Amino acid sequence: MSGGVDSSVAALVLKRAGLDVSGAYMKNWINEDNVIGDCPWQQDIEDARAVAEQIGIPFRVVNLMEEYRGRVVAYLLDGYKNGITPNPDVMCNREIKFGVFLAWAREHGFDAVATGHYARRVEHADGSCSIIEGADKNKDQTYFLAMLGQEQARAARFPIGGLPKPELRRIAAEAGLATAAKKDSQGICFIGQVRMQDFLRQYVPDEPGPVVRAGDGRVLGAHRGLHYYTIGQRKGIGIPSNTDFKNYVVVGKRAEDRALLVAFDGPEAPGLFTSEVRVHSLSWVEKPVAGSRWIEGRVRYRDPRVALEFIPDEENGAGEGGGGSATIRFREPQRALAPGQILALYDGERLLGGGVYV
Ligand SMILES: Nc1ncnc2c1ncn2[C@@H]1O[C@H](COP(=O)(O)OP(=O)(O)OP(=O)(O)O)[C@@H](O)[C@H]1O
Repeated sequence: MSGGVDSSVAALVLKRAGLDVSGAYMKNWINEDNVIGDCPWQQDIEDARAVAEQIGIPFRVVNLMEEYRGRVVAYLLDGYKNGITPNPDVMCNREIKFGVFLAWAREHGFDAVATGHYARRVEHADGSCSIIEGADKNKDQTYFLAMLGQEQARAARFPIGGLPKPELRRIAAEAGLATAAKKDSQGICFIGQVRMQDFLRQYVPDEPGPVVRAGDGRVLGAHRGLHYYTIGQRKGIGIPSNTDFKNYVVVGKRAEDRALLVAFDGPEAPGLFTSEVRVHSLSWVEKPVAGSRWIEGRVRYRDPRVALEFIPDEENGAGEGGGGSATIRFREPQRALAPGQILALYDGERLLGGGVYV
């Protein structure tokens, strides 16, 4: 229970189904380093506790700060230091919620871990499980579950995945839950409302370099560090456009001279659109896709699924245990695929797994 309305209703649904359920808040991060911004974790704990009391279930706070720092924050900072764009939300689900927290839950006698994710889980006759998109297409969060394995899917429960959000709010209000009218959370789970740039400033030293126009190599200005930028970004480049209706967009990073490559935004911008991309660290909820096949993918959270040809590498295949790599060919070119971000793979509504852009 995060102290939000989704996990509040998730707990309520389970309780009403007659299950033996306990609420837990994972303390992953407190604003201990005085990063600018407000991290309302104390309020969240109070809200989660209040809801647990209303529903009539035990509640506890589980301290996972050390594990979170080691598995998510370190991954995040290393990624940015190495010029890629990590995805801490995806990693938090794999490493923390359905990783160390699931292990903790099992040690304490629990069979499963339920969250307020908008996703559905289907159990097959052979005991295997599929993760299906949430019924509310506007809220679907399966993208963030793309790096879970089959074992994790088996242990997961998503009690609200079949509910449209307005219906969920109505249930919360009718039950008089303390979180019924609480705003939906935004941004990285642990940083709360803090802007990523402010966070990075505290931990990654500035490393200035030139801003270079990709087409003709002209130096347009300077930047404070490549880690503040991601391909596709338009805000914060700091180079005014001298041409009406055209804006600069980041199209790449050049490690040798720490150049930030920019171009006018549009289909012709060099490097902005790609028809083919490589992915590594493949991970499978379902049986790995063996051999080339047309499937679908979601290239980023909230994008629609798109058709793609999945071509696993011969030498390490798509890997039963995960970790393989593949070439992806899109039917239509895709905009701004940032190294380090996640490609979620689907067969229709069914989440197959995911990989990391090279
Ligand atoms: N600190 C936490 N402690 C316990 N569970 C958490 C915590 N943060 C997130 N979760 C779980 O993961 C789910 C998805 O997290 P996310 O941060 O996306 O929240 P959300 O979709 O806004 O849901 P909510 O309304 O419950 O906050 C939550 O519904 C909750 O079950």
